[in-house]
Amino acid sequence: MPLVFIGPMAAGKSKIGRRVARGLGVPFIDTDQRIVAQHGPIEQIFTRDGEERFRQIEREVVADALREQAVVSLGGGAVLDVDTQAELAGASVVYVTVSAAAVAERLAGTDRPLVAGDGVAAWERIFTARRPIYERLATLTIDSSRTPMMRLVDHVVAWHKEEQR
Ligand SMILES: Nc1ncnc2c1ncn2[C@@H]1O[C@H](COP(=O)(O)OP(=O)(O)O)[C@@H](O)[C@H]1O
Ligand SMILES: O=C(O)C1=C[C@@H](OP(=O)(O)O)[C@@H](O)[C@H](O)C1
Ligand SMILES: [Mg+2]
Repeated sequence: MPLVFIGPMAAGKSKIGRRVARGLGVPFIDTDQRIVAQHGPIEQIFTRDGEERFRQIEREVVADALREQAVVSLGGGAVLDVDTQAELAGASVVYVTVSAAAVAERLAGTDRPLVAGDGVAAWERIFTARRPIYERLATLTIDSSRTPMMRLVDHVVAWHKEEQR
């Protein structure tokens, strides 16, 4: 069963997940990277085919990734899929949260299509709608707003090792 990172856009799922995988000595999968490798840039999928198509592709990539023995970082909206929700129930799920204040500068110049229009306002709206899902699925919650990335990484690695004993 993989160790999975969930949470809102720009919380740090991809960056923290990659370093946790290195710390644990297991493979790392970023589902957005796989989507891009197979279908091209995410903005392009959104504008050319629409969000619904993106979610279909995402679901296929996520389903494959969750069968692997790896650390898996999902895109922020992947948990909207009910099959993904079912697969994550009972898994090791790290929820990375972040404040709107801290995320503001991380969104500057972002290519994430869902926040391309009105930045932090859109980010907050989307996060508020999804927060109950993140909270329900989480087995560990970390906040990246003020804590240096490597401290979070060390914490998750130690937690996971303890959990597996
Ligand atoms: N403490 C922190 N933990 C994780 N990421 C951070 C932190 N502080 C700043 N960042 C920055 O946040 C940005 C978003 O990270 P990313 O991993 O792409 O997020 P996500 O995959 O959740 O969308 C990166 O530019 C990263 O360097
Ligand atoms: O929250 C979302 O719906 C999305 C989050 C993005 O991933 P990150 O959470 O890694 O930024 C990416 O999958 C896509 O832009 C849609
Ligand atoms: Mg990411």
